[in-house]
Amino acid sequence: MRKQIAAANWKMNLTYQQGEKLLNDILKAKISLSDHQETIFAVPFPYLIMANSEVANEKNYSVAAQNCYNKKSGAYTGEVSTEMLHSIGIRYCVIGHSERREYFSETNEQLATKTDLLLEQGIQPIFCCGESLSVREAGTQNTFVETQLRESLFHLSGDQLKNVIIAYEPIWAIGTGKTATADQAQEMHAHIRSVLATQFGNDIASEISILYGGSVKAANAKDIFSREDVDGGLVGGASLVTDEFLAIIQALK
Ligand SMILES: O=C(CO)COP(=O)(O)O
Repeated sequence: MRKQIAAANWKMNLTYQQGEKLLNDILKAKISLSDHQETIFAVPFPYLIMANSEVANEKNYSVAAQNCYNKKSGAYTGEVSTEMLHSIGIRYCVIGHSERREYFSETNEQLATKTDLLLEQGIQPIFCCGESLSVREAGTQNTFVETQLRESLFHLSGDQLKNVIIAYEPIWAIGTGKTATADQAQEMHAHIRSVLATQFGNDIASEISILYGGSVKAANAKDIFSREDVDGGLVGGASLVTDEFLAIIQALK
C-alpha cells in the first residue's frame, strides 16, 4: 500500500521557540503511525536540525525542508543546496509550492533540476502542482496540471519517480478557507495518477502518494483523505494549531 502522509507546511510562521513547543506538543500526544503512514513537518531552514532531533526517536515522523536551490553549490548567496540538506539528515523537501512559483517565479524547468538534485542526494521531493482560479474557471485544470508534471517529472525513470511525492494544491483553495470538495480532489488526483500511468505504467503510478493541500482542517480531513486517490494532505494554517493537526494525523487512512 502506498504511504498515507500528513505533512505540515509551516511556511514563514512561528519563532524557533514556538516551533519547538508546537512539535513537542504534537509528539507528546504519541499518535502511533502504522508502517504505511507518515507525518512530515516542513519547517523553516533554521529549525531543521532542531526538528530532526525532536522526531529522531519517533517512528514515521520526519522533517522536510520547504525549498532548496537548483544549483549544486557555489556563489549563490543565501541559497541552500540539496547536499547541505542531506548533510544534516533531511529526507524530504517541498518544491514548487505555488507561493514559490508566484513570488519567486519558479519554473517547471527549474523544478525538474531541483528534483534531480534532491534525488541525487537521496531526498524525496514533495512536488507541488495545482491550478489558479482563472484556470479552474476556464475548465483547463487537467491539462494545466498535466503540463506541470510533464515538464518537471517526465524525464525521470520509473524507479526515480517512485521516490517522488506529489501534492495537488489548487491555488484558489490555499489559505482561503475554500476547500476543494472531496469529489473535486478525488477527480484531480485520479487524473494525476492516470497521467503518471501513461508515462510510467500502472504499477508505478499506483505506488505514488498524492497529497491534497488547500484549507485542510480537522473538520474536513477525514472526508477528503477517505477518497481512493487521496493519500493524505499538505497542510498550512491548520498545521500550526496542535489539536487541529493532531486530528488531521488521525484522519489518515
Ligand atoms: O499551501 C498549503 C500547504 O502547502 C495549504 O495552505 P492552507 O492549509 O493554509 O490552505
